[in-house]
Amino acid sequence: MTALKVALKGPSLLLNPSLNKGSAFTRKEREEFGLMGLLPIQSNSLEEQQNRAYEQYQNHQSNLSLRTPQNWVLFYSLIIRHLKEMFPVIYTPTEAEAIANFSHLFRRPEGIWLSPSDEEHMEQSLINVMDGQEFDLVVVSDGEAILGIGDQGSGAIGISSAKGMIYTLVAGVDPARILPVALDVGTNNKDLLEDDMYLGWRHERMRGETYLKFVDKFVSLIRKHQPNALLHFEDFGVDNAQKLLDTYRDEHPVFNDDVQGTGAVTLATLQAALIVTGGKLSEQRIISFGAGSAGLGIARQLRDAAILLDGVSEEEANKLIFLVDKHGLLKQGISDKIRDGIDRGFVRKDRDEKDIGEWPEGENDLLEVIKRVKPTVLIGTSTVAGAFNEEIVRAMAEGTERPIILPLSNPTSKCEAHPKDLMKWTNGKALIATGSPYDPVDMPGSSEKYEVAECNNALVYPGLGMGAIVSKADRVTDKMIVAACKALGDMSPARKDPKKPLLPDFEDAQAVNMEIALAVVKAAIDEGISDLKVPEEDLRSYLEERTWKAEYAEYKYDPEGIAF
Ligand SMILES: NC(=O)c1ccc[n+]([C@@H]2O[C@H](COP(=O)([O-])OP(=O)(O)OC[C@H]3O[C@@H](n4cnc5c(N)ncnc54)[C@H](O)[C@@H]3O)[C@@H](O)[C@H]2O)c1
Ligand SMILES: O=C(O)C[C@H](O)C(=O)O
Ligand SMILES: [Mn+2]
Repeated sequence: MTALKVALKGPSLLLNPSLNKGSAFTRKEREEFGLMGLLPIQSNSLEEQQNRAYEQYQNHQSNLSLRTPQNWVLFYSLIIRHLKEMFPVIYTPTEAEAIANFSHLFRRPEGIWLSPSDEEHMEQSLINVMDGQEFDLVVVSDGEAILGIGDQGSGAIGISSAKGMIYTLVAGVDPARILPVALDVGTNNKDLLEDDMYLGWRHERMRGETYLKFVDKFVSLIRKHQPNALLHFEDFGVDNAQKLLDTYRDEHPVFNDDVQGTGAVTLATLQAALIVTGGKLSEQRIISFGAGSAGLGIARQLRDAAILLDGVSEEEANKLIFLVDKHGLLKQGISDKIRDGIDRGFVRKDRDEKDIGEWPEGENDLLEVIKRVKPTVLIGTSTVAGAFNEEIVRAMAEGTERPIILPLSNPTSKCEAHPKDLMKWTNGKALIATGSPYDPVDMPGSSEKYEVAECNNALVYPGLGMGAIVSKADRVTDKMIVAACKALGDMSPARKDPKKPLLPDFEDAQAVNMEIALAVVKAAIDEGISDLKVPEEDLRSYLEERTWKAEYAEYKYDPEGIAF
C-alpha cells in the first residue's frame, strides 16, 4: 500500500477528523508527525479502538454523544460494524431529539451557517469553509420542516449533517467532500426564540421574494465555487420545497429528498406489495394522508409510474390518488382551502365517477373518505401521531382483502400508527412499512413475526446521489430516479416470499445502494447526460474504486501533501 502524503503535524493533525487516527497512530508516524507525548504510549488497531468506542457508547447516558466525531475512520467503521443498532441513533428517530436540542448540546461546529443578517459575508463564509477544496455533495436545509417536528431554525445543520453521514455510511461518499449547510433564515418556533441559549438568528422566518433571493444567492455561489457538486435539499417547508426544485433542476444537479427520495422509496415499496396482492398500480385506490412535500412527492411519483408502466392517461392516473389533508379530501368544494402549488389534477370533483358518487358538502374527513373510496393503499405523511386509529383501519380492512398501510411520518412519536396495532386491527392481513424503524410484530393467526420494512428515503437517496456524483451528470433526471426505484424494488424480499418485508433491511443498505448507484450511472449514460466513457462491464469496479472506505492509510509527511 502506498503511503498517503499528509502535510499536517502535531495538534492540528489530531484535531482534523478526516486525518486523525488518535491512538492508532503508529510509533513511526508519531515520530514523523510531531505526535510524541501527545498520545498515551500504547498504539491501537482500528478494531481495538472500535471496542473502546463501543464500550463508551454503551455506557454513556445519552447516545447523542456519537455526533460530531473527532476521527472519521473510527466513527464510520464503528457504525458499519453495528449498522442496524446505531443507524437509528445517528439518524431517524434519535436525530430529531438532537436537532430539537441543538443549542443546548452544541459543542463544536460542523458545516456552515448562512444567515441574511450576514448576507454580505455569504461568499467569504463559503470560501472560509471550503478552504480551496472541491466538494462532491452539498446538503442544505433551511430548517422549516425538520422531519415531523417542524421549524428548528439553525438546528437545521443537524439534518444536513445526518443526511451527509448516511451518504458516507451507505454509499461511500467521502466525508471530506460533503458540505452540510444550514440556511439560518430565522425561525417561527417560539420556544427557540424565547430560549436564552438559542444559537440562531433571532428573527421571524424570512418569506417571499427576499427569501427566494437569499436562496438564489446561495445556489449561485455553489454553482460558482462547486460547479460539479450535487445539491441536496432537505426539510424545506412545503411552500418552498417543490418551488426550489422546479427553479433549479434544469440548471444544476439538484435533488429534493422529501419530494423525490420519498416518492422513490414509496413507489418501490408499493410495487413490492403489489406483487404480494397481485394487482397493478393502475388498479389501486390510494389515499395519501398529508399533502405536504412528501405526500405530494409520493402522489406525483405514483401517478408518473402508472402512466409509464401501465400506460394509463394522466387524467386516469391522477384519479388513482385521493389526497387528504387538514381540511379533509382535496376536492373542488373546498377549493379556497387548497394550497397553491398542489397539482389541480389531484383535486377531486364534487361528484366523482364510478361508485364513489357525490361527496357530501364541506370537509370530508379521512374516515368518510375511506368508507367511500375503499382504498387498497393508505399512506401517511401527515405528522399526526395515531391518525390511523382502530376505526379507520378496521374500516379500510372491510373494503379490501390485503390493506397496504404505510405510516411514514417521522420520528416515531409522529407515526400515524404502530405496526402491531395495524396487524391486530386487520387480523394479520396488512402489508406494512413505516418511516422509522420498528421491531418485528406479532401476526395474528401465525406463530411467525412480521418484519416491518422501513420505508425511509435513506434506503434510496445515498445510492441515487452517489450515482449522480460518479456519473458527473449535470442534472438529476426523472429517469435516474426511476432507475433507482426499480433497482430498489427488484431487491425486495417480499417478491420472493410474501411473508417477508416489503423492502430490504437497513443491515443490507450498503449492498443495496451499490446496485442503486450502478443503475443510476447507467441511466445517466443512456440518457446522454453523463460523459463517462467507461464500458458497461467496468462500471461496477469504477464505482467501487470511488467508494470511500472507513480504513486507515499509512501516512508519510510531505509539506505538499493533504491538509484537510
Ligand atoms: N419515511 C420517509 O422517508 C419520509 C420522507 C419525508 C417525510 N417524511 C415524514 O412525513 C411527514 C411530513 O413531512 P413533509 O416534509 O411532507 O412535511 P410538510 O409540512 O410538507 O407536510 C405535512 C402535511 O400534513 C398536513 N397535515 C397537518 N396536520 C394534518 C391533519 N390533522 N390531517 C391531515 N393532514 C395534516 C399539512 O397540512 C401538510 O400538508 C413528516 O413526519 C416527515 O418526517 C417521511
Ligand atoms: O429524515 C428522515 O428520516 C426521512 C425524511 O427525510 C423525513 O423528513 O422524515
Ligand atoms: Mn426529510
